[in-house]
Amino acid sequence: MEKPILQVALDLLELKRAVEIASEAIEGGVDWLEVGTPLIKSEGMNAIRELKRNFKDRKIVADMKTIDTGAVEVEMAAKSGADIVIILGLSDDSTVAEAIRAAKKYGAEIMADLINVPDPVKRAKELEELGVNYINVHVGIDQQMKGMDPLEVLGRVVESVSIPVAAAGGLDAEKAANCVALGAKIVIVGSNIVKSRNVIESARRVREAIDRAWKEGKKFEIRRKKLEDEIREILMKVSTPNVSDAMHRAKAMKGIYPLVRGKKVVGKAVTVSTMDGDWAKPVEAIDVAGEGDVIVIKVSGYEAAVWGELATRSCINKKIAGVIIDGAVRDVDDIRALGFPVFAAREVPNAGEPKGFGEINVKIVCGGVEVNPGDWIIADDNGVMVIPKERAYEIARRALEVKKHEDRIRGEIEEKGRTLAEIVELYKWEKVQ
Ligand SMILES: O=C([C@H](O)CO)[C@H](O)[C@H](O)COP(=O)(O)O
Repeated sequence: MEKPILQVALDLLELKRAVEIASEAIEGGVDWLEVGTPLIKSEGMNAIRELKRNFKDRKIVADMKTIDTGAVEVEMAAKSGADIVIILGLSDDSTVAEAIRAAKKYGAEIMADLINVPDPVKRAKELEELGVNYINVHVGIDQQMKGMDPLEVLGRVVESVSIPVAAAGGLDAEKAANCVALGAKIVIVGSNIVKSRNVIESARRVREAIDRAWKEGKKFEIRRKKLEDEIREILMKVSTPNVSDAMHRAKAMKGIYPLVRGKKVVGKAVTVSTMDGDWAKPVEAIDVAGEGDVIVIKVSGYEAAVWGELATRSCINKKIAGVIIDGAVRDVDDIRALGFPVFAAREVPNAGEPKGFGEINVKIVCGGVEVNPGDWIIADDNGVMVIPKERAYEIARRALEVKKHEDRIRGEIEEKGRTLAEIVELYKWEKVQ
């Protein structure tokens, strides 16, 4: 039995960087080089040519994601140097047949990608019968952000066909090893190698993990955390700018500032709506909130404080993650000394009366941003971002991708002395007028 193949998906926009990263990935133990769809869309067939020219001893896989005109697209890729062309399993059988004919004519092979296929096992069998050379069990990047995983269906596909099966979609070293345990012969890794600051090391980690799984006949094991813990863990790793970018540059709360600098807050919102100076509901919210929650308060004015030192001390006792107030706060020196993260719009010495107007856990608009009970709050020195609870996992994952992308660029700036414009080819991507 042969060792599993490690294929790196060069999902970049810049060809020069792709060549550089490919060579680092090879040093880390990668076998095959995939010219990713974004790279093909950005640079055309030239990307395939360049990679073939630079890495003659490697199989070049062109992720064309062909869904129509199978012959033309496979011919283009194969003539440019692709050894394997990826087409979509969703394509009509006639497109698959045409792709296979063209591949045979130009000495290439076909890998069929099962992304979005409603019945992957059934389609994998059909594709094998049609004559494709490889099946790729693939969960796309947008699908990964919703929590989908190729491991869910991989084992059943492997059992249903006799051609080699590849696996792709958000794989890291641990998941890659699980893919091998489930019978994948090719493991495709993109982001976790390509966006890494140390490509050689990341590729090596995956290489070692899959080789170990193959040698030791590793059993498949899954360790999935509770969704809420996973969201919190991811959000603790990212910043509010990462989250804003992940939400298409969504706006932060306006006019709300940290009393204590250098603190990060992550948690689910317990919302409060109250009148200017009426601190009853804000303080009662401390009893409603659980460990790790964030109290978010909308006040109708900014003249009298609804929050102060004693409320802050109660929050610390209950292990509440932080407090955000679109209103006034007092005892700021004590709060600073306690080091508890309070974000507020204004600082005043005077408090109001606990009259008990307002409500807890209702929809509010805080700092100009809508907050519903249970929405996720992330706050740091840059500001306060609100993530709607329905999209919390997805946004957290996307923010992590933003961070990984930036880490890689940061590395190129620091270690290779490049400028940001140079790295991302900024001029090329300016909007054409
Ligand atoms: O095919 C891919 C995706 O559709 C973008 O073109 C990726 O190459 C594939 O998903 C592997 O990348 P990661 O999911 O980042 O490991």
